[in-house]
Amino acid sequence: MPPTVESTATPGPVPGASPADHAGIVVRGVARSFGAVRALDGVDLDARPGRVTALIGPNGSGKTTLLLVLAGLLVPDAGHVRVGGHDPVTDGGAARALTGWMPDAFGTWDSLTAREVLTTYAAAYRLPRDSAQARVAELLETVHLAEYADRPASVLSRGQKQRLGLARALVHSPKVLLLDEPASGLDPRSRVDLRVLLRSLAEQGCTVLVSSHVLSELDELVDDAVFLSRGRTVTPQALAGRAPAQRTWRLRSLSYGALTRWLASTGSAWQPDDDAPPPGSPDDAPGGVLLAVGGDAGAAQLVRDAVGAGVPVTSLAPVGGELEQAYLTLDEERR
Ligand SMILES: Nc1ncnc2c1ncn2[C@@H]1O[C@H](COP(=O)(O)OP(=O)(O)OP(=O)(O)O)[C@@H](O)[C@H]1O
Repeated sequence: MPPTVESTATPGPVPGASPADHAGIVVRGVARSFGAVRALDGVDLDARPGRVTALIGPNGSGKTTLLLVLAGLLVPDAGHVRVGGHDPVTDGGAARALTGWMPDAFGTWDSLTAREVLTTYAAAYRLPRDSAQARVAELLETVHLAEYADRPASVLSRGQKQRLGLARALVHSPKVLLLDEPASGLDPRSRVDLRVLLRSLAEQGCTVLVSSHVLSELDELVDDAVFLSRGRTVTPQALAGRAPAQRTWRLRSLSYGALTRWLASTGSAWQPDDDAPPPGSPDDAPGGVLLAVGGDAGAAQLVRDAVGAGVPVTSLAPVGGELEQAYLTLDEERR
């Protein structure tokens, strides 16, 4: 099912609303500046228990700043924040006790083993010693680091350190999970494992908020998506019910030669697809092109015209998933 989008048109309770709105994450009108830079400039967000919510935005749009505020590591200048019903500023201990936080880069103590790193965090969360050992062993299995349990963290690769960071965030079985670029550095199998794990945590009632630039993967994982642009929550055109004027589609044909000759005759702008046949290939070699099409009606017309002109069309599909297309319609650029 495609993710749904937090719309600024339905911001929910106003700032100052009851902290008991719901047991997930509630953010209303949050602002935070660093000197003259307004990193957060009025963010509204709901991430609900049992759902995986994506936090998406260009570089510098405020994702990490918002996650730091939610983790209780940064005090907002203004706004209303609740994590599991607690204010991370005034009720930080209670909020942190139920929050798991995975930063984008997880620093470890290199002289400790992976098991010792997790045991240290378990002690910090006051897990009883016996259950802590069992929990740590379980998590090392979950993130496929059992083999490295008793080796110093310094030997772990970047992806393995990421997985240790994930285990660290889960050590106290948090009800709310904040993950900043968790897939960064992970190999494809670990990314699949991560997706399965996050989905299963959500099914157990956890609130999962995850920031990532890997939109193709988020498409398959998330239930809801919140877009940030220049520190503000925005609703991208493509997901707000207003079709973007143009989006990129991939048109494939049994004969790349016939396809490109026909496009040239219509004066259309296009570019070769990744696996278009190299120059000098036989005329009937299959291949595809990328081109901008105005909405579904434009796509239907394109297929009619191409087939009518005798082009052996095999497929026409939008490029990228729904989140990627939505992201590309964001007005503001990265900063
Ligand atoms: N400690 C800081 N001091 C000064 N400016 C900061 C600080 N932290 C963040 N900023 C600025 O705030 C803005 C938002 O940064 P933030 O790291 O939250 O963005 P982001 O969306 O996480 O970006 P990226 O996708 O690159 O990780 C940026 O313009 C950044 O330069």
